[in-house]
Amino acid sequence: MASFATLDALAGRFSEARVLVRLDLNSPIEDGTVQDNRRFERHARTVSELAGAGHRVVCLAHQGRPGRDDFTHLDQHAGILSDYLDRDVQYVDDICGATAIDAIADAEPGEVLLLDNVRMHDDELADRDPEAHADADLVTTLAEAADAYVNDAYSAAHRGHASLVGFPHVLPAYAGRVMETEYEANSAIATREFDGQVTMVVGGTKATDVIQVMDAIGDKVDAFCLGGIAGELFLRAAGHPVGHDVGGSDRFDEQWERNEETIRAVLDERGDQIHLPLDLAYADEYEQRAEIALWQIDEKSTSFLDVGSASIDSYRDIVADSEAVFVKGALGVFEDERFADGTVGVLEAIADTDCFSVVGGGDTSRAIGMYGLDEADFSHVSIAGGAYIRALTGEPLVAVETLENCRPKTEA
Ligand SMILES: Nc1ncnc2c1ncn2[C@@H]1O[C@H](COP(=O)(O)OP(=O)(O)O)[C@@H](O)[C@H]1O
Ligand SMILES: O=C(OP(=O)(O)O)[C@H](O)COP(=O)(O)O
Repeated sequence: MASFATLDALAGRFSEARVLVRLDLNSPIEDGTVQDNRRFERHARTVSELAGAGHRVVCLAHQGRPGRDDFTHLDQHAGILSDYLDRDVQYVDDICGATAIDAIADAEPGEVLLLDNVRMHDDELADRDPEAHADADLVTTLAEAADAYVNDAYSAAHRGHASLVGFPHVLPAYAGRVMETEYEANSAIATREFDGQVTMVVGGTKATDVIQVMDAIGDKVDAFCLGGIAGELFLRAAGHPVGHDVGGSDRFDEQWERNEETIRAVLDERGDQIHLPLDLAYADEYEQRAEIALWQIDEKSTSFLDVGSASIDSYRDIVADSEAVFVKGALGVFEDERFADGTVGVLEAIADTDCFSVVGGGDTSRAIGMYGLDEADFSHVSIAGGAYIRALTGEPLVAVETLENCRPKTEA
């Protein structure tokens, strides 16, 4: 259990307050258009609860990083957020200047404002510790204009940026509903004791990340079911002629070089816990899905894009016997229907059981909506990437620690 104060405590202390709420609306941008995603819908619940209670809600968020194409203003974000609320979101083209401060002062009960991309202010990304961030202009100016601070940005909580760690030192600070639920579910592998089998489904393209997780939490997990790039790299370590770059791909060799030692050590130490694909799928000469058993592969000349049917059956059985399942990364290129069987098959198996389940990773969790699965059949579908990985390994998140350390005195 986290020891931060939540919106329940805020509700008992404030009415019609000016509440600064840090959201994580960081989203993919395609051709200049912000793509709607789970983050808007989830954060809308926190905003709606606060606005519905009559507070004046001032949202702070970031988009992209300076110097990158996705570093933009938040006017489109305000539009998408208001689609999920039963009220307008007023976009304020300022962060903590006179325009922002006046808008905050003028806000009526129940009104929702979204300030501009907080990373456009130099204080946000300055390399300072939380106490020094609390003294910076960005934080002191906005804190002066507000009564309370809510951090709902769990998916950015591994960042020690001003808007994430400065305010709890100068305002009564609370965790929003997204922060609360993400923290609870994603930390479960590190904090909960499960009676039965704990399984982790590992795949995707970011093999380096997931291999580090496997190395760190091997003691807590009974079975790892592998697919995606990590699956092939483990097969390569086990002596199979897969997991090499072919036909212009650049996903394997570099990650192999970086992780070979860890992969071999994990296989050596935890071979019994690790389930590798028994077969793999690829596009044949007619562009149809075809499968090949591992023992039939004698050279790597094909790009494999999914695990095969025998692997899926075996992973489904493992999931069915599990008390808890954590998913990080897709087992195949599920965006292409021909290669969705592995990812969808395992997700269906999880949905069919009543095990505790967490599905993480922005890309992987998209498969749930794409293939008509019901989010309600999973204990939690995370909207976090980097923060989810850190939570799985039990690594602290600096913004969560700050909320816990700065718990408002009256709620201590
Ligand atoms: N064999 C594979 N070859 C190429 N891409 C793969 C393969 N298996 C899975 N993927 C890709 O992995 C992506 C999801 O993994 P990743 O980006 O690491 O995770 P996250 O869900 O954390 O964003 C999917 O978009 C899927 O297409
Ligand atoms: O989208 C985010 O993280 P994620 O890509 O790990 O899910 C957060 O908004 C953090 O963004 P950052 O990685 O630019 O600090």
